[in-house]
Amino acid sequence: MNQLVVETKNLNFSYSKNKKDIEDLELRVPKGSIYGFLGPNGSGKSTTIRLILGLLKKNSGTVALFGELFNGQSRLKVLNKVGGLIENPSLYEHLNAIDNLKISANYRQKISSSRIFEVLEIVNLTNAKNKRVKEYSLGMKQRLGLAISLLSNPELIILDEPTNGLDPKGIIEMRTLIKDLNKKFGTTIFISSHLLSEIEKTCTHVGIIRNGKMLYQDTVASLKESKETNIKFEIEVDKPIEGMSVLKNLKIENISLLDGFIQIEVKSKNEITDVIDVLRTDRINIYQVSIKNNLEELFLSLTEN
Ligand SMILES: Nc1ncnc2c1ncn2[C@@H]1O[C@H](COP(=O)(O)OP(=O)(O)OP(=O)(O)O)[C@@H](O)[C@H]1O
Repeated sequence: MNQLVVETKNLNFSYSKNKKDIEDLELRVPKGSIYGFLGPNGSGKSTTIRLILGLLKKNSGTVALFGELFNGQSRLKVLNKVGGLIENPSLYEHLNAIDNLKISANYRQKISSSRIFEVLEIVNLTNAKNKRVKEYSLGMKQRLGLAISLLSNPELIILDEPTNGLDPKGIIEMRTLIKDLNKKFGTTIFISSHLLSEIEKTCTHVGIIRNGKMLYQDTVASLKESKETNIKFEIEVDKPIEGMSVLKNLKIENISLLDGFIQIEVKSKNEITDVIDVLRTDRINIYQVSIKNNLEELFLSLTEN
């Protein structure tokens, strides 16, 4: 999984002069992954997707798709390998699924009529293929939108909040479909979402964005591990060596000195107070305490409630 299907470097973008909407974004989507792009509302997910697809012009930085820098020359070639569902699909409501697919197939090159029936099967709409789209549920419309983007057999599919507005049954169907596409056809899938639980259930990789900046990027397995591990923090004091020997009494397992800063790992936030109390009792001055890996607050902003 070392090949990157999407890679951005130092990507910057602003809608207006006085605010950076995307800042130095380094996105890395491995081939064959289901990559969850997670962030609260307004964090910059849709903007990033538009930048990746060349629908917005970046201020600086690079975007590479399938290892090729995305520019005027490579744009069409590269976009042929990408399918997307980035807004509610525009469908002809008075027509059935087959006719909607035929119209979309006509806009593209070399799509066989058998492919229309294949994609209907993939998204589980074969039984509803003759029904008019206006009789479809939102979930069925989303799946038809996905079927349209599958017509050209894309290697990468980009889905912007694909489960938004769906009922629980629709959410499960979309989740299953995404996993199947990835497993059966090896399609790399990039999904944006504001829900951590959704990403944890569906994705192999995750990137967390807030205020246009990437805060965390790794596998979902590592993310789960990070959530459970201890809190790492560092303290700046006036007398670090004395500080270290005083703290030995607290029997903290992970403690070290780095560049004059005391590095500590504890199991709960309360232990930070204990550390401060012990140092102050011994008249050691504390200049700053900074938490290094606390994802807790970040996760809270990404949960349903
Ligand atoms: N067309 C626009 N003009 C000006 N500012 C915009 C525009 N679209 C988005 N923004 C701003 O850019 C920032 C990122 O928005 P964006 O829509 O990319 O976030 P998002 O993570 O996709 O959120 P949501 O899930 O709510 O769509 C926000 O501050 C938003 O207000």
